[in-house]
Amino acid sequence: MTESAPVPHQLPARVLGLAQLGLIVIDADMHIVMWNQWMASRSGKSSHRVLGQDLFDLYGELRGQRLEQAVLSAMQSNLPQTLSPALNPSPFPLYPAGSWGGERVEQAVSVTPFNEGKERFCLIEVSDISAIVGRERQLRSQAEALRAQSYVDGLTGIANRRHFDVALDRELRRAQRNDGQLSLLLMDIDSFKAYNDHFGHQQGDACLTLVAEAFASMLQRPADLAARYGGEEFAAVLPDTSCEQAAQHAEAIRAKIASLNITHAPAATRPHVTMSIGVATFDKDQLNEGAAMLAAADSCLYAAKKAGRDCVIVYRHQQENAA
Ligand SMILES: Nc1nc2c(ncn2[C@@H]2O[C@H](COP(=O)(O)OP(=O)(O)OP(=O)(O)O)[C@@H](O)[C@H]2O)c(=O)[nH]1
Repeated sequence: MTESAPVPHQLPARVLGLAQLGLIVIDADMHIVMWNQWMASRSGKSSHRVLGQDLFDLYGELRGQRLEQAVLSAMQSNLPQTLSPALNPSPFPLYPAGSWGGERVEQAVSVTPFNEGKERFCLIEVSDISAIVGRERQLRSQAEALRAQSYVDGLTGIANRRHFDVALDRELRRAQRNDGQLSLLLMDIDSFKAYNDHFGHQQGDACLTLVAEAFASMLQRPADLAARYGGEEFAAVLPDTSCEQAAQHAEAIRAKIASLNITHAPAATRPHVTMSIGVATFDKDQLNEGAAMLAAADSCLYAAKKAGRDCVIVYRHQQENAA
């Protein structure tokens, strides 16, 4: 075996000075016995100023906080502890080296108890995770921006409102050009507030997903579009579909949702989850714009709610209404 070269006695101190994380050692009385250069340059407190001081006198704001609890618990149990960066993002008032101000460094802190002879100590390691947290935030906001630009509803996986608006506009222009037929459905789950109140928001989301899947499965033609219009409202664009055909389709969708037999809240109007649906059809004289068609479908949806829910109401044009 080759003999290793002797380690210079100043090597540990040199390494502590170079370490790219904060290293604090406290004794069983919470007095600081080691404070490395990384801590000094980010706290503005040199080691000779802090050595011998009680850590929680030096930083009174840490008293009673998670860090003190972690130190006490590590000392008692002899087990290492880590602080959740999400709950304790910046426990120590540390700032980027040389800046003395601005935003606190975001920290990951771990606490490791150890014995040296008969003495109990605790090593506190502090890492600067500001760059990682910043990157995570940036990625999250980019993901949100992408979602906003996307055409898919994040919860249910069917088309979102944006996709619906584009499809309605495109199909309206096609219907105008070709003097074609176009219908739209606007639908709303009945008494959904009661569902959420009774079963909780998470189960409410699961219910929305089930309803969306069943609804989307009812639209078979490639040009049909099933969308989540918002909250607990859904919508469909049905090209080449007359008023009567759309009414039939809406009735089939209503029956399909009822047949899912999803238990509803006791306060709801039905024992199982149901939908009310409003139907409007393109008409080149009266309903020839998206906003007008949507308003017509919405007024029918409102009428369906007033009529007791779990039903379909079709928009009739003025001359028919007057008749
Ligand atoms: N779980 C869940 N609930 C939602 C979502 N979006 C909207 N809601 C809830 O849907 C409920 C809609 O309630 P209201 O507009 O009062 O209508 P309703 O209780 O369905 O009553 P009617 O429409 O008159 O039958 C509200 O409680 C919303 O919080 C969602 O994404 N998830």
